[in-house]
Amino acid sequence: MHSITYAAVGVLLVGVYLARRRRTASSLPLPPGPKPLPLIGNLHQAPKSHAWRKYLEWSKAYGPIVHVNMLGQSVIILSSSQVAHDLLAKRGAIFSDRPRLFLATELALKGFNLLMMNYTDQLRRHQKLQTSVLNPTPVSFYLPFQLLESKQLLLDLLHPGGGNAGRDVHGYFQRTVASIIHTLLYGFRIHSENDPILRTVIQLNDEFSGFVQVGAHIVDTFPVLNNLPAPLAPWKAIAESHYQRKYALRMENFRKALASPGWNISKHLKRIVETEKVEEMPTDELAFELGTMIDAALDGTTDSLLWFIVACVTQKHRGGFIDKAREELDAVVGRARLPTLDDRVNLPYITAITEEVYRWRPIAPEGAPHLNREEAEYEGYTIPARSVIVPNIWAITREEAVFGPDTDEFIPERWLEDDGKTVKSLPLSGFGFGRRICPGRYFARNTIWVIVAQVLWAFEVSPGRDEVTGEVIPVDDEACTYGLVMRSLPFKACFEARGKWVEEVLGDGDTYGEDHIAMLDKIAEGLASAK
Ligand code: HEM
Repeated sequence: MHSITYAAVGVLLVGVYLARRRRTASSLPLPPGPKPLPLIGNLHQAPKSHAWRKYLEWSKAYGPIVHVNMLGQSVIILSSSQVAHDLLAKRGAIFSDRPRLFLATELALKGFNLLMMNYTDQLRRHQKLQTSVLNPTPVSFYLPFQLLESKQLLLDLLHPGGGNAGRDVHGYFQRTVASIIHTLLYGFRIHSENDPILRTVIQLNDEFSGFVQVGAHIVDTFPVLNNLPAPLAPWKAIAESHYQRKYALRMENFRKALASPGWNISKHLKRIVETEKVEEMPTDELAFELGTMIDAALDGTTDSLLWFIVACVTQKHRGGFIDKAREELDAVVGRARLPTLDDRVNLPYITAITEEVYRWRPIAPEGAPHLNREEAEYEGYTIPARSVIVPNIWAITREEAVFGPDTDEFIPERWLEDDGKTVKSLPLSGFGFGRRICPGRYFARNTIWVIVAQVLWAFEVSPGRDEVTGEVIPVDDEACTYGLVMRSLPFKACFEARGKWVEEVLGDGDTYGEDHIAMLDKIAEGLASAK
């Protein structure tokens, strides 16, 4: 590099450092952490990928609250449920903003920054809309769609195309979840895993998941770079293209939903905005509200289900959890009908399996970052104002003091009391914390419970086989993507009906002849009667 360039970089580093350097009123020390270097702090130690693994190491070395300095920017990593609860929930008034991640916040979401928005009146308006359709009562009316699409999933798995060596499983589960949410939110079902709307959502989600990574993008570290002209700032074009495609998809789906016959969540929320006059909400902002729900619901729910299948094909020899689940299902449900949500109280082992999925493979292992708007003191340490707060869910779900030994193993029993019937109320973290806790958690839990129970009721699940040699293709239970969301890498699995009764109960054909519009109108009736 030319000496002038070195000098320019040096000046830039000093400038950024001075602008961000810690200014606290407190005389208390910062939380412990790896030793920083002058100016750059811990930048050189920032993990490039799968950061949650490094954060777990740091928590073992320095404790449940770790401070790292990224060029003067404080990052606080929380690695126990107690600490996360104390700060993010109990002190939610201070700890509920989001950091300004340029690529995601400023460029890819522009004014419609719902997931990454600070905790403002505008966000509270959106939360009000979300809870009006995602709280336990409205969610209880959505069950017919979870059952319908779960049945379609079982039919698809029963008659897979392309022989019996197994197929990549991602598409089956993506279609299922996508169809549930697109029907409820927009009034149309998704018939195929190759549906162009579904493929676009998945592509946009994958891009966005990569944008929301603390420390991964140079423009987040040096926001000043955003002033560079477009050819020198390639992320601008990437984010602009992301935004344009997202905008077009969301507006088109919203338009379709309003034009579609029957009730749907788009119409429901539009009516609330118009009649309750909470405050003006432009149409595109409302369309982005619906799109945010679609994105969050698709990734979180599908990826949890995929990890459940990974557990089925990799862990069953260790804990024998599938056999135990079957015993419970056969005793309570029998073989003449599918399990449904009404069976939940009598099927604690199935609930323990779903809890263990959220713990074993939390789909957002680094959580979604929070930010504290004011300086705070905690356990003898100071947390500087505007620190980036990373809830290290990966470490939190591995706390042996809370979950018992062998936390890397899939052991549903850890969720049951000694009587084997009562589900323990252990601290939950997979859905986030405090005022930013996932508003879709009741809906997601119902969807996942129904599908897990029905898949276990219907199938022997085993790893896929090589089509030529017939040899089993082992599945790596740690192979995953890196981003906001941790998704299993593609893998093959075989689903064989457990017996003749499965086909008898499921019947022939498919479910696409069902009158889903009449079913949606029933939801409207249910909601009206629940008022
Ligand atoms: C198993 C499935 C799911 C998991 C594990 C999950 C997890 C999460 C997590 C960890 C957060 C961040 C919380 C925080 O900042 O502390 C979040 C936020 C969010 N989730 Fe979920 N989620 C799931 C399903 C859903 C569903 C089904 C919906 C909607 C229908 C949804 C809508 C949202 C929204 C809108 C936010 C943003 C909340 C905010 O920033 O204030 N999620 N979710």
